[in-house]
Amino acid sequence: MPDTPFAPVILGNEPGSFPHSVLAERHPAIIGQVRDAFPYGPGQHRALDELLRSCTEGTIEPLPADAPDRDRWHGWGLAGHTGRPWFDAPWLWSESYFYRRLLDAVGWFGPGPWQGVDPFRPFKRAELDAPETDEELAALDGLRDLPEQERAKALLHGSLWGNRADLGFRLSAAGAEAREASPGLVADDSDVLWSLLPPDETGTLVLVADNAGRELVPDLLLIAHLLAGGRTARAVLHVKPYPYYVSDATTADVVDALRRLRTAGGAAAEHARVLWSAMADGRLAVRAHPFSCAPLPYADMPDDLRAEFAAATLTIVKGDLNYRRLVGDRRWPPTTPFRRTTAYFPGPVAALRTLKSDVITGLSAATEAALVAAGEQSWRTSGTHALIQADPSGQVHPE
Ligand SMILES: O=P(O)(O)OC[C@H]1O[C@](O)(CO)[C@@H](O)[C@@H]1O
Repeated sequence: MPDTPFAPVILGNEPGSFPHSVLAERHPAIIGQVRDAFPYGPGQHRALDELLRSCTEGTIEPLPADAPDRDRWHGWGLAGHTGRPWFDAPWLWSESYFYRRLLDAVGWFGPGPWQGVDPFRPFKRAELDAPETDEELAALDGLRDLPEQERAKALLHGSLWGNRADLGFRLSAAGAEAREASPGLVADDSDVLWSLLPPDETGTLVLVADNAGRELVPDLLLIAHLLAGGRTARAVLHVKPYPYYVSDATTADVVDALRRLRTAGGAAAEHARVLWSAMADGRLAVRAHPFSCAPLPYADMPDDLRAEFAAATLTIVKGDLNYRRLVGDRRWPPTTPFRRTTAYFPGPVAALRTLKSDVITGLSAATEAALVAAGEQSWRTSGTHALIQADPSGQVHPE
């Protein structure tokens, strides 16, 4: 983002700040939860102890010599951060590396019997199986008789507010789920978004997913609606190649969600049928690109991913972390135009996000003033507010 070098990158080293609390409190809590959830052996317990020590009072250490992705992480800056306290690296970098190391500790990368066992799966499954999910799926039947535009809006908002269902976030934001969502959006470019999805049965939608369970389910419902109504001919769902940020969706979570929809009956099962057959004939594809777990902003994306986004009619980027990566994890003045921060993006892009970290762009001065007056700074991180932002051009914008 060469034209805006003044917005500083967010670090985790300011005691009392939100990023600091994530590194100092949430990460240790996650280690505790994972440890409790599985009958791990002594080697895994030792490795978890070591990670706990390292991430709270130690420094960033290199990956094991036989790590399959060692070169990739070097390309993502590991050598430059090795030996530094976790708190002094860019927050985005430290968080991502924490999850990478957690997977090492539990044996995800193998070889061995724990290879590929998702340490977050029990939490994700519990959410998918929760009665709230039944209620949300049953409510779908009530949308059947609505005019298309209203149904589309309801499904878009379902996908947007589904982003509140984020397990890592709830760990340190006690009562987050119970807290009232603020009905007004802090930014709403939904007209632009819909204009990029005309019902002409052409085009490719890329949806960069965020969380599994109660976020992925409404994401899939939205995709089903867009495919069935001809607002897109094809869809590509980007998920994570490995478990990440507790509840981020992997391919296994897509399968779980689709099976959940299929067995729910009613309108949910109808949507499942649309998705199932779209997967079978290639109109819906799932991708798990390594860069989806990179500790870097999308401005640094590799050429193959850039080409994929460039070819899409629209890329919808879900959630808080993807937003941070889309606009850059920086202390932007909140009125910085969204489109200025996404000027590098190779195609039309939209963000659907509930606000769960300090980064924000694209607010009007009046909106920012009202938020500050009403809620001090908690509106930024409490998940009560949401936004729909869109940049239709996919080209560099003149200032
Ligand atoms: O699931 P989401 O919406 O990406 O939110 C996860 C957010 O939680 C955090 O881990 C802490 O807020 C952020 O790093 C991240 O932006």
